[in-house]
Amino acid sequence: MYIIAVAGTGYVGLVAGVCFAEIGHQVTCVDIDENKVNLMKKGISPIYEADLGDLMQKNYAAGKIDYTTDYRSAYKNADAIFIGVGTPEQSDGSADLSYIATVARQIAETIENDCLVVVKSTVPVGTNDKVEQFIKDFLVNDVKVEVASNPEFLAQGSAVHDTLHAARIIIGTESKWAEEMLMKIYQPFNLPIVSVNRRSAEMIKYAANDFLALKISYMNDIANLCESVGADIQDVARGMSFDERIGSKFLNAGIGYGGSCFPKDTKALEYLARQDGYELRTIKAAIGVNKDQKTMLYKKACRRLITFNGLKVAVLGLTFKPGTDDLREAPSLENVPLLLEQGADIYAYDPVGADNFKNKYPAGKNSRGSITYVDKPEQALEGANVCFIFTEWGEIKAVEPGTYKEQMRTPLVYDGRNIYELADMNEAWVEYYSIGRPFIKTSKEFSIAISEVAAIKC
Ligand SMILES: NC(=O)c1ccc[n+]([C@@H]2O[C@H](COP(=O)([O-])OP(=O)(O)OC[C@H]3O[C@@H](n4cnc5c(N)ncnc54)[C@H](O)[C@@H]3O)[C@@H](O)[C@H]2O)c1
Ligand SMILES: O=c1ccn([C@@H]2O[C@H](COP(=O)(O)OP(=O)(O)O[C@H]3O[C@H](CO)[C@@H](O)[C@H](O)[C@H]3O)[C@@H](O)[C@H]2O)c(=O)[nH]1
Repeated sequence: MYIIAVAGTGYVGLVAGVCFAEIGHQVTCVDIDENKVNLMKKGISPIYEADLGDLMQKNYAAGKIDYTTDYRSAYKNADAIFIGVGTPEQSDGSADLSYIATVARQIAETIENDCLVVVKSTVPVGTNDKVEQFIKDFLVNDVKVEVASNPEFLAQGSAVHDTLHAARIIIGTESKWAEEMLMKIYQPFNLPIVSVNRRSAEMIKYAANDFLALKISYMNDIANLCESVGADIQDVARGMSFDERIGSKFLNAGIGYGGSCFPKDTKALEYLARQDGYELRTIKAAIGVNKDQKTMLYKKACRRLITFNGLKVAVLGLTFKPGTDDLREAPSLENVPLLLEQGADIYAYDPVGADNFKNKYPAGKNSRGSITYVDKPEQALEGANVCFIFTEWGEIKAVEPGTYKEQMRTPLVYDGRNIYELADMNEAWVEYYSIGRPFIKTSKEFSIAISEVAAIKC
């Protein structure tokens, strides 16, 4: 059992802290946000993550985890301090390392024992060399301190499961002491451990994330070509997936990748390469494709409708993916303002993300349009002229094709997640546009009727 402190209780820090407690370590989680700390002490998770609340309550009741804003008490006698604070994107694409630097300084000024500092946050290659030097420069007491890299690979929505059943744990160290200690900390997880040097560990994180982002952008690129040549990306992806060298995961074409990681980590690696005089052409291409993909459906709808002014627009799904209330880089954030500027009256549904969205776009009049939040997809669809699907929540996938025809005034559906079979929507008399699939025209008379209603509303 080790005494562990964790700096930052976001998706990475809190989940790591709780899982360390669960496998037997003594953990104190530190955050600067007092509201968060008060919530956590009551056993309430400040983030929406499956299973997290239960594990927090269980381990807090057992005295294996505590939460505090007082970093001094948490750091001074810790065997290891894990850093999980944010490294957000700056306007030039580089990673903002100021949160890491603050924690490093706090550690240097408080530790009273030998201590291993472990950086879980995603940081540019070479950062941890500087973090170690920085801590040593500011060290107050005569203790041994070393920095290790231990990048995190959990995905939001399945963070606890991904931590307890990780495909691998990457540890990047520069000494036997650090390597052995991290091995012992992780031993109870009983998971494969890949031990490399510090810079390689930092690079593994970016290379893995950017590879996945590249895979998605590649599929989106092919999807767009499929549309113009009359192929179906769903069938193409299925055909590709049988090849074990390609695999079946992350082949879903859609409205572009979002979230707190892929967009920022692609830009950060591209920036890092540029600083070094190297042009990372593959990642640049992935970033470019993703940028265009986010508004692809909106542009398609603009060509069909001319304007959204005065139209009732149903928006199904606001978060960047299902299973989370996180809106960071969500396609909804790109498209909703465009619709509002055009004067659309939006009726938005999301099972968990609506409250966060309301903070950015309060209900009521907004720009030239308006936004209303509803509790059920059917309420958003009632009397709507157009529907956009941005997130593939189970509750949205459960809407039957026939419901669009029944509820909407003009059943025009733009699906950014390809959740329906073309034939089912066609049979239900829905004019259905998706990503990378041929558009099946419903009967001519029906199509004209929709144009007329849309034209009248415009
Ligand atoms: N979110 C993910 O799914 C994920 C997965 C893998 C890696 N990462 C990486 O992990 C890092 C953290 O991401 P996140 O999404 O968990 O961040 P987050 O923004 O959700 O949480 C960061 C937390 O750190 C706290 N904090 C800031 N300064 C602090 C300080 N001095 N002391 C203590 N706490 C402080 C903030 O109040 C906040 O609660 C980033 O580098 C990210 O790229 C994220
Ligand atoms: O086939 C796919 C798979 C995903 N996505 C999109 O890609 C984004 C990211 O999805 P996902 O990877 O499931 O979520 P994250 O929580 O952002 O997790 C990623 O980013 C984390 C932060 O670095 C890493 O730890 C994880 O391993 C990595 O999967 C989302 O917008 C998805 O809609 C697609 O468009 N098509």
